[in-house]
Amino acid sequence: MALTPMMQQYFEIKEKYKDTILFYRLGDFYEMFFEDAELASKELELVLTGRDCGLEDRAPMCGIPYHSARNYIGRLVSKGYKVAICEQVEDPKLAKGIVRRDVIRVITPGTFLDETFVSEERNNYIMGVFKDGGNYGLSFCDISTGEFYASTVKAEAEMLDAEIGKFSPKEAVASSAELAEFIFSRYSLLTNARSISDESDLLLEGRFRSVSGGINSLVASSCSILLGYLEETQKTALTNLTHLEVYSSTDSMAMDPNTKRNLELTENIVDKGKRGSLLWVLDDTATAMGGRNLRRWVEQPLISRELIDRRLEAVEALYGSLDMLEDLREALKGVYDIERIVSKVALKSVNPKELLTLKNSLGRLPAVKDILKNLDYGELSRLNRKMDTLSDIWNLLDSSISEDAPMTSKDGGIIKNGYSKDVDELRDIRLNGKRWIAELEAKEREFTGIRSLKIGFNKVFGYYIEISRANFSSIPEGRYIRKQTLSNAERYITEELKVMEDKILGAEEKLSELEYGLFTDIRDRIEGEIERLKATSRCIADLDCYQCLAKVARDNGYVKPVFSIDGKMNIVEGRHPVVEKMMDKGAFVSNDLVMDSTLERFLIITGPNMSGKSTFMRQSALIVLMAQIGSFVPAKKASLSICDRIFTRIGASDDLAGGKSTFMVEMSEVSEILKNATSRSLIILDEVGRGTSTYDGLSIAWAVIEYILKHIKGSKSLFATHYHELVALEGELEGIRNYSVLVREVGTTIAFLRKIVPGGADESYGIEVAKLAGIPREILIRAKDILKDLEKKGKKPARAQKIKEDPLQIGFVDIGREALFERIKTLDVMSMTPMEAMNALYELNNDAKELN
Ligand SMILES: Nc1ncnc2c1ncn2[C@@H]1O[C@H](COP(=O)(O)OP(=O)(O)OP(=O)(O)O)[C@@H](O)[C@H]1O
Repeated sequence: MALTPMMQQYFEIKEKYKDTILFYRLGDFYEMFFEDAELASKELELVLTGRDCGLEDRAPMCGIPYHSARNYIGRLVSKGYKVAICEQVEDPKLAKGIVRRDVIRVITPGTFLDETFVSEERNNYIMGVFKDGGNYGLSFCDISTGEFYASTVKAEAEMLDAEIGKFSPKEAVASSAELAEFIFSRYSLLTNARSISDESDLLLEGRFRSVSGGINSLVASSCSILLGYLEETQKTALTNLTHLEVYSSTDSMAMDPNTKRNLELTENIVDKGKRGSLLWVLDDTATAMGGRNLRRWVEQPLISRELIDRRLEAVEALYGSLDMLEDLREALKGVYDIERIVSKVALKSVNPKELLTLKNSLGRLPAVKDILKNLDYGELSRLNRKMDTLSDIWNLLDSSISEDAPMTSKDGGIIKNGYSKDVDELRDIRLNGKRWIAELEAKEREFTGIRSLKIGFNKVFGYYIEISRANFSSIPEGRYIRKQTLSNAERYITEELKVMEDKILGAEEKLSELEYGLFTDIRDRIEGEIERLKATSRCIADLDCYQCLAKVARDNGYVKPVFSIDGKMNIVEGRHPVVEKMMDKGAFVSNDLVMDSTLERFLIITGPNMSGKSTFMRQSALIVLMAQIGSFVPAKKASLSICDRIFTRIGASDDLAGGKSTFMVEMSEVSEILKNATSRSLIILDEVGRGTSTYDGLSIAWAVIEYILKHIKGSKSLFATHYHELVALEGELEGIRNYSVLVREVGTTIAFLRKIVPGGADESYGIEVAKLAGIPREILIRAKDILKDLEKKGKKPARAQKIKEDPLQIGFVDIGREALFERIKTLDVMSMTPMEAMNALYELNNDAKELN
C-alpha cells in the first residue's frame, strides 16, 4: 500500500518541522496527524478521529476550525510547545495535482505575539546563548517590541543566573546540544540547539541600523544564533529589529534570583501575582510602553551615580509641579502601545484599526512636547529634544485611514474619502447603484401595486425581486424572469437588474482590492519610518516612568534620596513601601537606619518573633534599591551610598525537588553571598543558622559574622537573629552595632511597638508569641516550666543586656493637630526655594491628613 499524495506531502513537510506540532491546513480546518494529533487531542481536549492515509491503519487525526485557531495555538504555546502553521501557498485553481503547501510561520513561546496571551505589561524575550571557554555571549530579543540586547558574562552559574534574571526569557537558543541541555535543566526553558553557521557575521552585518556598545565575537555569535532562529521561524525580514544595544552586565545591579524573590520586586512570594510587590506600589504608568520600561528599571537598578541622578532630577522636576504632572498624565493616557503596533507593521500583521490607533496616539505627541517645554532642563530637555512629534506620519495616516477603519484588511472600508480618486469613483458607482436599486424597488411597487414587493440580495443569486405567494395574481405577465421558488414567495430578476448588479459587484470587488493595495502601501511607508517611531516610543516610555515615579512619590509622601560619598547611610523615618501600603494610612511605624562602611557596618538586630525585624531589613534594602531605580523613597530623609549588589538570605526556601534540605539551601545561599559580596554590597541575613541545632547554628552565625567583618571590608550587613548571645560581639569586633525591636509587656502578653532602638534585646518572648498564635494553654505552661528548668541548670546561655529605656518615652507619640500647626509656624517659607516650600507644605499636609 502507498501513502496518498496528501499524506506524502504532509510527511515531507513534517520531516522539516519535527520538533513542532504541525497545523496542516485543509479547507476551513487545521488538521493534526499521528503523534501530533494524539498530543494535541490530550492537551486541547479534542476528539481524536482518523483519516485514510493509504496505509492499512487510518492516521490518527484531530482538527480545529481555522477561525478559532488563535485560542488553541495560544494554549499550546503557553504550555511550551512550538506550533508550525502550514498553509496552501498556491491558488488551488492553478494547482497541478495536489495544492502546494508550506509552513508560513513557526509560533514558539519566545516569539508569540498574540495579545490575549502575551501581557502588555511585560516583555516577551527569547534568548541566544553562546559559550566559548570561560565566557558566555548572551542576547535577548523581544520581537513584539523590536528590542534587542546583548552582553558578555563570565561562565559562572551565578553570573548567568543574574543576567538571565534581568530578562526572564520564555525560550532559548543555544550554540550546542550540551549547552541547550544545561540551559534547559537550570532554567526549565524550552531551549533549541543550533550550531553556529559560517555566515554568522554576514547575518549580523547590515542587519541593525544602529549599534550601541562594542560587538565582540561572543556577542556576535549569540546574536547570530538568535537571529538565525528568528528568521527561520518567523519567515519575515523582521525589519523592526533596527537597534542592537550591547550593554555591560556591570551597568546595573546584579541581583540573584533569591534576592529578586525575597524582596518581592515584581511579584509576591505567595501567589506570584503583582499585588504586594514593589512594582505594584511603583507602577502608576499611563502607557503600556512605560509599564514595561518601569518593570525593566525595577529589575535592573542602576549603579552609576550620574545616571541615577539624571533620573532623580527628572522625577523631581515633575514632582515639583502638580499641574504639569497631571497634564502630562492626561496627555500620555491617550498614547497607545506604539512600540507593539510598529512591530506589527514590520511583521505585516497590523490591521487598519491599529493604524488608526497609531494615528490617534501620535496625535497626542504635540501636547506632550508642549508640557515638556515648560520643564526644560536636564533629562527632560534631552527627552524633549529627542522626541519627534512624527507629524508627517500623522498626516499620512490622517489623510488616508478612515475614522471607522475595520479590524480586517481585506474587506474594504479602510481608506478615507478624498485620499484616492479611484476609490472615490468606485464608491460613487456603488452608491449610485444602490440608489438605483432603491428607486427600482419603489418603481416596481407602484407599477404592480404590490406593497410588499422588495429587492433583496444574497451571495448565490445576487440581487432579486421577491414577491410573496398572496400577491402572485398581481404579477404582470412577462415582466420578470423567475429565478427561485420559496415556500411562501417567489424570487425574480430582470435584465436591467442583472446589468446593474454586475456594475455594483464589480465596483465592490475592485474597491476592496484597491483599498487593500493602498493599505499595504501605507503600511510599507510606515515601515520605512520604524527607527523614528521607535526612538519616540523610547522617549515616551522614559517620560512615562518619570511622571509615574513623581506621582507615586507625591501620593505616598516619599522624598528624594541623596548619595553620600563616604559610604555613610542615614535613613530617617524609613518605611516599608509595600507593607505601609497594605495597612491603614499612618499605621506603619517608621524606623531610622544609620550605617557606614567602618565602625557601624554590621547591625545585629534582635527582638521577639513577629516584632518587625524582617520588615525593617527588607525596607532598608528596598529603599536602597528604589533610590538606584531613580525613585524617591519612603522616608523623611535619606542619605544613601550606592550599592553594587544586594544579597539576601531570608526565610526557608526549600529546594526539595532539587534534592536539598532547608538547611542545605540556607548554607549554599550563604556561601554564594560570601563568595560574591564586595566592599560596596549590602547584605541582608535573616536568622542564619536557625536551620540546624541551636549550638551548631549559633556557631555558624558567629563565624559568618566574623568572616564578613574580616574579609568583605566596607560591605554593609543587617543580621536578624534570635541568638541573643551574638549581641556580646558588639565591642569585641569592630563594626558591629546592636539594635533591637521594642515590645511592651502588658500583663501576661505583649504588645508590638515596631520601634528599632540601639541595644540588644533581652527576651525572646517566643512563648508569648506562641500564645498570640493560639497554642493550647497546657503547652504554654509546660514550655515555661521547661524554660525555667533550663535556665536553672545553666543550659540557656547568659542573657543579653536589658534595655534601660522605657518604650513609651522613645518617640512614638502622635504629634497631634496642635503640634502640627506649631510646625507650620516654624516653616521659614521666605528662605526656601519655591520647590522646597512646596515640598515642605506637601509633607505637612500629608501628616495632617494622617491625623484626621
Ligand atoms: N514598622 C512596622 N509597622 C507596622 N507594622 C509592622 C512593622 N514591621 C512589621 N510589622 C508587621 O509585623 C509583621 C511581622 O513582621 P516581621 O515578619 O518583620 O517580624 P520578624 O521580627 O521578622 O518575625 P520572625 O522573627 O518571627 O521572623 C509584619 O507582617 C507586619 O504586618
